[in-house]
Amino acid sequence: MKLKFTKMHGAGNDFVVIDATAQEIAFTPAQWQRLADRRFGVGADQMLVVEKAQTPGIDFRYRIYNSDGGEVEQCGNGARAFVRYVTEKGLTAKRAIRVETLSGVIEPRMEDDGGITVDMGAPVLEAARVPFDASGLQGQPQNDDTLWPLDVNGHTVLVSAVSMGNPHAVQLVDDVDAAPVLQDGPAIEHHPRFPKRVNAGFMQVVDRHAIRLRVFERSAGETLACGTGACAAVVAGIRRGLLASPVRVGTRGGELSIAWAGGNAPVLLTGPAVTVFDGEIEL
Ligand SMILES: N[C@@H](CCC[C@H](N)C(=O)O)C(=O)O
Repeated sequence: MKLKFTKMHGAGNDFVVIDATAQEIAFTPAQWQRLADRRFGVGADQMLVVEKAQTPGIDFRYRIYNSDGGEVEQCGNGARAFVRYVTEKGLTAKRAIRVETLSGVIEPRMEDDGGITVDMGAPVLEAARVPFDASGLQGQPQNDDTLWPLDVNGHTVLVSAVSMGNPHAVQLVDDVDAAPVLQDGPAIEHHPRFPKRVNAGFMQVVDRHAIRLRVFERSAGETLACGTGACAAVVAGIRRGLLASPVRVGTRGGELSIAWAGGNAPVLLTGPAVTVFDGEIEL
């Protein structure tokens, strides 16, 4: 079959976006992998599928596939690309839409200045089940019961376990450029502590309103930016008393902005969403 698609990105986290509002899309993992392949396909970190909503009061359903072909719960940068897509393709005239995802409803809106903000819902912080002694871990604040010690490649790292619908393990580093993202990222992703695997975030605090972040994404490897990873990192930093909302998040692909009032307040993610080209591929 010939498949029409749109290539998009949000701060360099790139997507193949497909309109399934008028046709059913049911690809095998191998077909998703082919689409995502940067040599034999279009190339993408994630594939995003726009579907009609299943629930009254909701505008669309949004499905997300990682580059390995597995469906996942949430994607923050993808949510902004989603809004730009449905707006540019004339699928809605609304500026604020309600979108159902595998992990619940999110509410993205197009701002007057062309930026897109997504209400990602409240974070879920997972408390460590086993008390631990962090006294040997220099410079690590201990006022957060969501910190987990993990043995990774022969050393211990402390991660905050934060769900933004999808799972994240965020650690503090002194310098993101020197952080062992490619060495420790896969080991954290597959750590037995996380049965559904996890996105591994490496956060450098610049000041109370700015961080630098790299994320080794579950099933996609290191991406140039991760929207839910940015939300999780800022939530973890605020919880640990290191950050105050709003926070600018510098990634290798661009800048995101995160606001969170704490507790059960929703996390607001703002950033760019860019259409690169429209295309067609034989699958
Ligand atoms: N890039 C995304 C997250 C995509 C899903 C993630 N790899 C997972 O498996 O949970 C974002 O911008 O949030």
